[in-house]
Amino acid sequence: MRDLTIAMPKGRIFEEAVELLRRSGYQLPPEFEASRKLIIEVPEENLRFILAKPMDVPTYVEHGVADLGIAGKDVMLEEERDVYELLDLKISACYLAVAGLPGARLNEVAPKIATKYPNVASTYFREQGEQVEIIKLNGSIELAPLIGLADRIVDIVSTGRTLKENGLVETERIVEITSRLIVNPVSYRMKDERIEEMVNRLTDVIEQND
Ligand SMILES: Nc1ncnc2c1ncn2[C@@H]1O[C@H](COP(=O)(O)OP(=O)(O)OP(=O)(O)O)[C@@H](O)[C@H]1O
Ligand SMILES: O=P(O)(O)OC[C@H]1O[C@H](OP(=O)(O)OP(=O)(O)O)[C@H](O)[C@@H]1O
Repeated sequence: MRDLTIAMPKGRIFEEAVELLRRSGYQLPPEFEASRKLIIEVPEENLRFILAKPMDVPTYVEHGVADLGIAGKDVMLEEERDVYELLDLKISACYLAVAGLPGARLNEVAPKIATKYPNVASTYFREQGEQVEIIKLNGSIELAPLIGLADRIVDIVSTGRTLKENGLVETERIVEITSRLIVNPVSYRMKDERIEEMVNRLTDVIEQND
């Protein structure tokens, strides 16, 4: 049986993704989560996992060094990589939203928008017919309006706690996010049977969850 290489996102999606794979019948060793290794071989399952930054997962899959990957829809929209989306895994749900300080003036000319998602934000405001200046940040996005770096932000909201505790309010909801199973187009052709099997097994578990 041919090996499959799967690019896994380190961080908050990881545990849910591992649980989903285990429930789909893949025997992943207990040390899987605890390890600091970036390549984990699971020969019993003919699987190899690489552990990447969430934003980089589609890059590994596009270049074919991973056959499959798990990536948030936010990452897919931002990165626009040449990969296929096979399945909505329905894990790590959150959404992208616009937020700002309450009562902030909305009629400013070219307001500044701080975000980790410059492509998603540019597309969104272009579609709204609004001219904005995008400021790319790598984290702590909610800080930007508080300190005067930006007028508004585009960021992930999950519980809403970060916005609330920083006195920010959501003004527009852009898109709902869940994690996706993605595939390299060549792998999809060459390893179709194994990939189809994984998709079927995952689909059964996802449907049970619904
Ligand atoms: N509350 C949340 N905040 C951010 N991302 C979330 C949240 N809930 C689910 N997600 C999903 O998790 C992914 C981000 O995971 P994580 O926060 O571990 O990575 P990261 O933001 O790249 O982390 P890092 O701080 O290491 O840069 C997102 O792409 C999104 O799909
Ligand atoms: O609605 P909530 O449940 O509060 O979650 C949303 C927050 O979580 C994420 O930040 P993260 O913890 O990844 O830190 P970061 O700012 O360093 O990206 C995201 O960027 C928001 O700030």
